[in-house]
Amino acid sequence: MLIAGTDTTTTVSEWLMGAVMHNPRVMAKLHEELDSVVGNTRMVQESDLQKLEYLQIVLKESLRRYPPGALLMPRISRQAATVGGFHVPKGTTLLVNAWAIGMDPAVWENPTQFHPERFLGSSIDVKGHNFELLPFGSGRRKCPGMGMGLRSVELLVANLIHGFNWSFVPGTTPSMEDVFSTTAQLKTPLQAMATPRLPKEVYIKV
Ligand code: HEM
Repeated sequence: MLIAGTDTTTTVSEWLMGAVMHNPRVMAKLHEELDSVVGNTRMVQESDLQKLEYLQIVLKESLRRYPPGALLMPRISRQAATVGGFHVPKGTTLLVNAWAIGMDPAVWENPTQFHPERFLGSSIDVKGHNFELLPFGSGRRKCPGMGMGLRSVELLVANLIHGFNWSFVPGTTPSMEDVFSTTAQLKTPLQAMATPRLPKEVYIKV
């Protein structure tokens, strides 16, 4: 439970920050939204999150492009079935590759591109009802910590982005290449420098 809840939340936050730092246009739009919804006199509170609509689609795009649980938990077929032309005998162990579904060009236009606006006007969410996007799995064994995970990541990254301008550490080679461990991790951990962007009283209050 501890690993499922902490490793995933920090990993999603690291992937999202890396993706946004590689996309200054997206970072600028997030700053614009945070300045308008939260203003520059305080940090972000949980009650602000539902108003941060651009942040919500940035998180969806990050979970599509960089799901930490690339492979869902194994399932066993309770009866024989034919799926996509393949015969699956009863009792087969099945692994669903959520990463590959999120990167399928038959489902997603330009899947390698990080483009949050693809979710504008789309009803696809991450809750396991839309099989195009399964970062929390689906069905009875889907992630029971989804609500907490989403809120934790949103609050953390909203405050990091609202409170600071971010740049890569000079001399490092930032990359979004992944490596698979218990979760899909950045091969080179993100190294970033933060510069305050709000009046200093805001940080003293925290
Ligand atoms: C953004 C953060 C998170 C992501 C992306 C995530 C993702 C996942 C995924 C993909 C699964 C497998 C679901 C399936 O096979 O259908 C899972 C299972 C699980 N997650 Fe999460 N998770 C997150 C946060 C959390 C948190 C905060 C908790 C607990 C506080 C948690 C607890 C669990 C547990 C206990 C399972 C196993 C459920 C079972 O086998 O029945 N997760 N998670």
